[in-house]
Amino acid sequence: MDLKGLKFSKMHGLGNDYIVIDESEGEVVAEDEKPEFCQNVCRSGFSIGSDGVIFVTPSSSKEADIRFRIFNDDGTEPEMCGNGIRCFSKFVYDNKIIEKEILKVETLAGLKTVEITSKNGIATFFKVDMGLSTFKTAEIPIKTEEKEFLNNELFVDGENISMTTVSVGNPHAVVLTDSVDSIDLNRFGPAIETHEAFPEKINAHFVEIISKNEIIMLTWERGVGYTHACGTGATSSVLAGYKLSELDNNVLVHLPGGELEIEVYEKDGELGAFMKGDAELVFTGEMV
Ligand SMILES: N[C@H](CCC[C@H](N)C(=O)O)C(=O)O
Repeated sequence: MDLKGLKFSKMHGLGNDYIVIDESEGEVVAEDEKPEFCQNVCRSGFSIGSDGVIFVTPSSSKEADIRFRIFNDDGTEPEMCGNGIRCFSKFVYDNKIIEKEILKVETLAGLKTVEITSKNGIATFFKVDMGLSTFKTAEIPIKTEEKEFLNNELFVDGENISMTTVSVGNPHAVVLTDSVDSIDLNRFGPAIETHEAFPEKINAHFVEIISKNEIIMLTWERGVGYTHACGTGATSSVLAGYKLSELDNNVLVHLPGGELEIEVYEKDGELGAFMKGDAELVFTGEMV
């Protein structure tokens, strides 16, 4: 795979970083080479280094302005990424690919609406409608007789762990804890991520409730491992807490890389959420 001359932008949302490739005017990386390409360029020490890769591509949907694709650093393509869609939206706005303050984005998790706040033509803050979630176990998916998995126990690496599973397009397991400092993330993160109960694996989050409007959380991401932040994970953790009546609908989420604000809403008997936060451009580059 000849990468010479390939242009990219390196961006992050709360330290959850992505390499952004502009394919809005045509394919840059061949479809069948994308997984291996992503594994290669995400390798820190040997290449650019990143949690994943984002591709900006045209949308065939009449409802959408543009299409968002994301790959984890293991080369898998998940349905959605909260920090990533903020980076993506900033890239699309700042580079005048779509000059709109309200962006309609096609994703594998459906159409997402992004409200962009800008200053002097540069996007600085984003309010993303993450859409409706589901707690139905068949839709997570998780192998269980339960219809929903709400603070139910799963036997994980020799211990019974209570967790709540929810999908916001991608799957999440939320474990409430008295103290995130007590969590052995490197043990229970991968043990939950790859547990046989989750046929598509799962993102794992450990959440300490400070108040009904504030939490601290740690994340172990499906297909990546530890990240400084997870936008869909923060959204899922608040939705799980709200579902369990442990949280109100407006919650400040403290992640190792920074803060996100999550606002839960109810629609058609389901729970949805807005995610609010920033995104940064660190550098642009070209492969040699
Ligand atoms: N690793 C996740 C995708 C990235 C999610 C995360 N970076 C975010 O900000 O939502 C998965 O396989 O579902």
